[in-house]
Amino acid sequence: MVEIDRLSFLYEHKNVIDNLTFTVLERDFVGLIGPNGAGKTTLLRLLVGLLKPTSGDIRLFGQSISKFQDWDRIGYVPQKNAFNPLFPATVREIVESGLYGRKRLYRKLGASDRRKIDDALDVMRIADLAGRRIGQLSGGQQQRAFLARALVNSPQLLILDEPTVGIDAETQQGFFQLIRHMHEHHHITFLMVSHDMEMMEAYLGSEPVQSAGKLKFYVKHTHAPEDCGETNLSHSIERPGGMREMMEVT
Ligand SMILES: Nc1ncnc2c1ncn2[C@@H]1O[C@H](COP(=O)(O)OP(=O)(O)OP(=O)(O)O)[C@@H](O)[C@H]1O
Repeated sequence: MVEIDRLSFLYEHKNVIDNLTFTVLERDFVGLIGPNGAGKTTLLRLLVGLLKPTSGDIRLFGQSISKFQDWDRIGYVPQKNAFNPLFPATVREIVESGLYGRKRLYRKLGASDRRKIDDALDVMRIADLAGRRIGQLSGGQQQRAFLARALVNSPQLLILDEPTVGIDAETQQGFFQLIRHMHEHHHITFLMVSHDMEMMEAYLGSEPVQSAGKLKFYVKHTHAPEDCGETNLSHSIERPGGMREMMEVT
């Protein structure tokens, strides 16, 4: 799903990513850990095309990132401090903006688009907050809104940058349960940066599968059952009971 091949990245003259090779398989859960300044956010920004490699290549779904267009297959939730809480958008508008894609700034929404937005709001249990300004919500509610935005296109790969920073322990636990459920039952592939070693170890084991500089990669591989035809969230949502199943864990 993601092949990182001898990737290097320099900010001005500072080498942040140095000759990194790493592969994410379909339905893996990859946890990325490292101290402040290790290059975690930089790596995620390279993977979603917001930064360009200095050298090396990234292949997404088998295609070089320089040609890759199919961004709907990837959901990205940036770090919380990447967002200005004074931005005057409602939760619904935030989720809706996930549908626009990279080229079209605005397009008229059809009934199926509205349904996708409603589904994503329901799955994250924030339908009642749809009309509220994002800046007026708690940290946990804001995270749910941004996760709903990332889910609105039923991505196959979710990339999350420290999704639980600033959230209380109980909400954090609920959030992990939810993404774990999405990984195990809805077959979404995850790449997540976190400082929460406890959660990482509980789900991904105590040994990193790879270290690169100060970055450590923890991985849980999942093997699809042979009869498994579903690979994304929309299939699960459309299936009767799928939504309820999703909500039971929140
Ligand atoms: N826009 C930028 N211009 C120059 N240097 C930058 C820029 N953004 C980040 N850096 C530097 O690149 C290095 C890696 O930063 P990055 O944000 O990727 O680290 P991180 O591992 O995500 O850290 P944290 O855990 O604090 O979020 C740091 O030394 C940082 O100062």
